[in-house]
Amino acid sequence: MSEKAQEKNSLVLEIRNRAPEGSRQSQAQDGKSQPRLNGCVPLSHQVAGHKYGIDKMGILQHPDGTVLKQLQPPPRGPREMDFYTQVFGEGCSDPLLLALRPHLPTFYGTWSSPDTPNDLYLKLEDVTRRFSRPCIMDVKVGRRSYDPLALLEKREQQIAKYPLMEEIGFLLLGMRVYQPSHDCYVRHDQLFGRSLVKDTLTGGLARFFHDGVKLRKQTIHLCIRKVQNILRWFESQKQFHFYASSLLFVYEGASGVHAAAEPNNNNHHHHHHPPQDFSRMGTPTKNSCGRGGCAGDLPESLQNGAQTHSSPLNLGQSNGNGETEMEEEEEEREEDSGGWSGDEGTEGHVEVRMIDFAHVFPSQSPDEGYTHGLMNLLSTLEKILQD
Ligand SMILES: Nc1ncnc2c1ncn2[C@@H]1O[C@H](COP(=O)(O)OP(=O)(O)OP(=O)(O)O)[C@@H](O)[C@H]1O
Ligand SMILES: O=P(O)(O)O[C@@H]1[C@H](O)[C@H](O)[C@@H](OP(=O)(O)O)[C@H](OP(=O)(O)O)[C@H]1O
Repeated sequence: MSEKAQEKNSLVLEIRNRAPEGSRQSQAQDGKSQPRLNGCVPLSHQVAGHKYGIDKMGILQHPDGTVLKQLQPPPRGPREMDFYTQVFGEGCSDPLLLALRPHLPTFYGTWSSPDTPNDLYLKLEDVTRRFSRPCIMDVKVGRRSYDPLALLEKREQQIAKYPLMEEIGFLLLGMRVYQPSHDCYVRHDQLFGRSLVKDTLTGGLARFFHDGVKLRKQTIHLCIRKVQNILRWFESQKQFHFYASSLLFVYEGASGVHAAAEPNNNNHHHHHHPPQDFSRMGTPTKNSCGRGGCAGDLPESLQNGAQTHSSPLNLGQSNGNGETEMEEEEEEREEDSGGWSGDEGTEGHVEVRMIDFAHVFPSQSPDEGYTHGLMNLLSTLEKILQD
């Protein structure tokens, strides 16, 4: 593995508690970045993609609860911005684009820090924001993860990363899954996704829906429904081709009361301890979870594709906030719950949104590559339910 890839996969990004709007937490989180980035901090719950502080660019979270995606160098950044602008432009009346809106994070225009006005960011809805313990998965969709203008070297680089992409039509880039029984997150990174072959794909994807004790079947049903809606949009259009674009899956990992009482909180101090966030690389021990046994709990059926690549991460150490402050935040969150019940059976339990539009191209034919990926993703989800 290259040094760059190793660095990306080592999860050195410090995970922090998320900041409710206007809270003191956001200011306390990152004293260094605050003057330059106006209180914005690296996105704590990012599961894939360029990461702030590791790559040259990355994604931030704004204290107002939106996420800021740094504009990539041309042509990617401007292409992504143009696409969001087309879809969310005030004057947009194209029924196809209007029908696409619900499947994307809402776009709020561009943002820049007063200190560096030329560094542009896309200001986007944080799809995970309303969840208390968001389980998040990024899946790259399409048979090709390079666009028609890509040079040979780029094509070869992308194909080499996952030669099965052409056949499977999707690639799991990363996930984090909350396990209530241990109050911890399990993470898998892109090397886990790349290790999945046809026989292990279903088991690999199933990990996203496993709570440590059982499979969250209702959540899978809801995800299937949302992916079907996106597929319907693709079947209705010939205007665009999407390359290297992703679906972001999010569902509530907490159950009942906790989900309702603690929205917008990734690393919340449940009983004054944040959920532990660790992953399955190496030999996770009881200590890595803090409550014992989290790592070894998966049933054998989900040990498929068990060549895992992740690293332990202890949220408790990275937080640095005092207990009193946490209690205050807890109250703020309770006020902010908006009545969301967190019931696994309800529609609002799940989000599936399209993200990453750096390689969207105009076209005059159906997007066969993306559609193939969606259909295979749907059959893999169905298969999880059957197995
Ligand atoms: N609107 C959003 N809400 C919540 N999280 C998001 C949002 N957009 C992106 N993310 C997080 O950031 C990650 C990377 O996003 P994205 O794919 O847009 O970045 P990228 O740097 O272009 O990725 P790549 O390196 O694959 O091109 C996602 O996996 C997700 O965890
Ligand atoms: O997952 P990895 O190993 O980090 O690889 C990156 C990933 O495939 C990105 O999707 C890609 O950006 P695009 O989707 O925009 O092509 C990036 O290309 P880059 O190296 O040219 O930035 C790759 O490095």
